[in-house]
Amino acid sequence: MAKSKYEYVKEFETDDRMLRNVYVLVRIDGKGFHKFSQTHDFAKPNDVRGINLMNHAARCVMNELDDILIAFGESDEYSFLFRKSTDLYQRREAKIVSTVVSLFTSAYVYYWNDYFTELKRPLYPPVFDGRAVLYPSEVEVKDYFAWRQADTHINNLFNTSFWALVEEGGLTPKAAEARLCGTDSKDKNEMLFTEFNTNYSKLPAMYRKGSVLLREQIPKDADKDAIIPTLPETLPGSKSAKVTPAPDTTTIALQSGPDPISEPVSEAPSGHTTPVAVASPVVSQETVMQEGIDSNSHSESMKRSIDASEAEQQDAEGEPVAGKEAPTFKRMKKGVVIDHIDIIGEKFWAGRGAYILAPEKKKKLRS
Ligand SMILES: Nc1nc2c(ncn2[C@@H]2O[C@H](COP(=O)(O)OP(=O)(O)OP(=O)(O)O)[C@@H](O)[C@H]2O)c(=O)[nH]1
Ligand SMILES: [Mg+2]
Repeated sequence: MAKSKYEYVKEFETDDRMLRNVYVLVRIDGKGFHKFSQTHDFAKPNDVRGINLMNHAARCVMNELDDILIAFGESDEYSFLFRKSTDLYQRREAKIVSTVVSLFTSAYVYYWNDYFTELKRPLYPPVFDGRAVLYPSEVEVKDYFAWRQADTHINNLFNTSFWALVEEGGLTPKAAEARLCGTDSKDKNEMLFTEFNTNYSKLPAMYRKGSVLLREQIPKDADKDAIIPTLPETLPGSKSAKVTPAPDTTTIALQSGPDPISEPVSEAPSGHTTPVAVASPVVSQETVMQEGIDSNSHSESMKRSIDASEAEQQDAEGEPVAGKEAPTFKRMKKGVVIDHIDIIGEKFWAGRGAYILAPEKKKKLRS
């Protein structure tokens, strides 16, 4: 067929196919969410509705794009890691990034009212930007996710302390900022404990650790797009972190624990607040203290998917479960689960995250 005389304009398009055989990381971030969260009266420092909505939108992206191995979300951002051999859109950067951003944003608006039930739709259209970064090896991938989770920890501890000083302590925002200036994480933990009777390490993991989306087994009858249930400990007014009676200093030291994340002595907020949540019928449970930002949690679907021999020995919290009905894979399917666990350190990458960095089968690449 003869080409039209206009067709030459196509030659102006650039080839933006990304390097092969490296990890592709796409990060999206809300534009002006400082204002967006204020306009929509988000709870401070964490709004569970906003976090669940972010998680729902991210799960839509993972359900649509099979090559995403893991996603991590905090505040108004989400990171998606594509497998090294992905051939999605022939690895064209603009196509991949714009698809992720577009799907995430439309899902955010589409599911808005399921979380912000009193408001039919957002008061104005939210905007997210996106970028792709290439990482050559497992080392950078692990460090990338460690970086984002460390950021979650630092920002959430700062924001929790800041809003405690303002809302419970009656300080002006300026005075609260001055009070926190030059403090490290131990100082903030101690201040929350002694002045506000709050044990930071007992605050919902969803706020402290961000949200991790993994590909795991979920019950066969689970709706992969189900509305994410609100974790009881995240309900407004939940007193899960409040401590009674007032502790002595030895207890504080023990409960605050060493901070695994190396932070600057004087922390400055980078402007972020936080997020986290669940896949279909997933319930997070805190368990082992690990690596400073502490515990590990397991989803319900994860617990159901451990094989029978493992299940006989221990359940997700390390308790013997002899006598419990052994789960079968017949009733399970591959799905996306949302959890709030430590992804800093080898424990995650050698355990639930092992599939992410496992060597891929050689696949013929398109020429
Ligand atoms: N109150 C509240 N605010 C939130 C929550 N999640 C995110 N935010 C707000 O969103 C901001 C996200 O940080 P940034 O991405 O650095 O700020 P931004 O205004 O989006 O700026 P740009 O990304 O540069 O456009 C935080 O600083 C908070 O103000 C939440 O759960 N509650
Ligand atoms: Mg932003």
